[in-house]
This record gives sequence, C-alpha cells and structure tokens, in this order.
Amino acid sequence: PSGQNPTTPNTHLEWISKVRVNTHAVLKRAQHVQAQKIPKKQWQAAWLLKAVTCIDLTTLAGDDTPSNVHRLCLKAIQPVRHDLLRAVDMHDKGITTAAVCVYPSRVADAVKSLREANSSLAVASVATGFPAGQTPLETRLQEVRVAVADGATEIDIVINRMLALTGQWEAMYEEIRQFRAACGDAHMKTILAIGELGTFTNVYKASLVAMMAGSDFIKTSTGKESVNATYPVAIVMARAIRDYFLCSGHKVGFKPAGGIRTAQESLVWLALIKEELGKDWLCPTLFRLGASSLLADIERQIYHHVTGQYAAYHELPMA
Ligand SMILES: O=C[C@H](O)COP(=O)(O)O
Repeated sequence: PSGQNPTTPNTHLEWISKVRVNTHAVLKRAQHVQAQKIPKKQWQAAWLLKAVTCIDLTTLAGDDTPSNVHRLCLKAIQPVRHDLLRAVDMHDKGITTAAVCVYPSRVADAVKSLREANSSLAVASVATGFPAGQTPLETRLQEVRVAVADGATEIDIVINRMLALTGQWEAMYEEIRQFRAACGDAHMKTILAIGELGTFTNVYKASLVAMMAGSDFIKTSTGKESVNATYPVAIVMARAIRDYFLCSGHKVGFKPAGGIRTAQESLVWLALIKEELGKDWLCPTLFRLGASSLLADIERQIYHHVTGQYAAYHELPMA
C-alpha cells in the first residue's frame, strides 16, 4: 500500500560498518534545540493542538482492562474539551489523536470501542515480545500476526537488542524484514530501545538497519527502559532518517516515546523535528509522540490559554 517504506536489499548493509557518530556535535546540537524560545499565546495553542493530532495515546499496563481501554479510546476521539476547541475556533476541525496504542491482548477491545463510537481512528499494537523482545522469533512473529488479525493497523515492534549489541546487523535486518512481512498492510514502527543500545553509533546503525528492512517509522523507546526519549538520541535518529531519505527517496517517520509528560516538552519535540527534518515531517503520517500521560498537561495548557486560569483536576477528565 502507498506510504509503506519498501525493504532495501541487504547488500546495502555495508553502509553500516562505515558509520561513526560525532558525540560532541550531537550534544551541542541538542543543547541548541532545547535553548530555543518556545511559541507563546495563540501560537502556542496552535502548536499544542498540532501535538495532540500526533499523539499515539497509549496504555501499556499489566492492569489494562476493556473498560480503561474504552476510556482511552473515547479520550482519543475527543482529546480536548469541546468548549475549549470552540473558544479557539477549532471545534469543527475533527481534532483527534493519531492513534491509540495498546498491548496485543487489548487490540480487540480498542477496535470494538472505536467501532461502536463510529470512529476510524487507528489502533496500534506493540508486539514482538514488548518491551524486552526476549522471546523466540516464531512467538514474536505470531504476536504480530494475531494483532493484525484482531484489527491493529499499526504495529510497534521492538528490536532484538542482543543482535545490536553484538554487532549482528544482518541478522537484525533479517528479523525486522520478517516482522515487516508479518505486518501485511499494517504500518510498522520499529522501537530501538535506545536506552539499551550503548552508543550513538549503535543508535544510528540500528536506525539504518530498521529503515532498510522496511520500517515505516523508527521509535526511540518502549517507555519501560530506564532511559527513554532524549533529544540527543532524537537528533541521531533524525539524521539517519534524513540520510536514508537522501539515498532512497523514502520518508520514514519518527516517534519519540517514553517519559514525555509535559506540554512544554511536546513543543520542543515539534521544534526539533521542524529543524532537523523540515515541515514535511510535522504531520501524523511522519511524526508521532508516544505517550500515556502527556495529553492531560496539553489540555491543561489549552484550558489556561482560553480561560486565563489553571483547571482543577476534575474539570479535565483523562482516560
Ligand atoms: O509507546 C509509548 C510509550 O510506552 C509511552 O511511554 P510513557 O508511558 O512513558 O508515556
């Protein structure tokens, strides 16, 4: 289907061995991005609504049930209170989050809730032994197939960190290629778990391998590692996306995820993407924010913009 990034033959993997990332330059660039002024007033409200449309609204917890997944879906369909959207004249723009993201066992619940609400919002499922990826390959492949059969149209796979840490890039390419095939028409986001890859050079290499193997997005983290989405790592991944685009002509998306909780951070992420990849990437087809508890703060800031006051917690119900 259109929009899918095709697999690049593995003969191009020699590129990987030549890669070296300049750590100092990356850290300097990250500092520069973070030091930028963020937009204020109505411009800030507009950017925050843009961030909302890029959120993969996520619940990935052991105690997820059909009812909290149902609430998550309703929140994804109506992420900001109608009266607040009306106040900024955005009530008729169909603002929703980009997708909901759940564990494979909860996909059917999410699909049912969205269907009953007459919504065509995408359901993303994590898969392949999320978060550690330490299950047999056949089990990981089967998990992808089951999530797709249950109605997930986006699959967030995790890479096998063992293969990255031992430099088995070809084997990693081969696994991801098989996940791609198992996804069928579903879009595939590949989680690198950057907190466990050791070096920026490994992050860059893993990004390239994931893209060559056919990933539609590369994603920083599961949210379960001790280090998750960071700006320096994002710069390394964005450069890999840019280099891959220059070589192949294919635009691969980027999804920072894990520990993103404040409206302010979402603005920095949008600024980083605009600077590193350009405006084309500032849309849900090429940029997602994976987050379980970001939307509440964004809605609070929009409430403040509209009313001049901060909302009490009961005024903005969150899934
Ligand atoms: O993919 C999304 C992440 O798991 C969400 O992480 P978070 O719970 O830290 O926002």
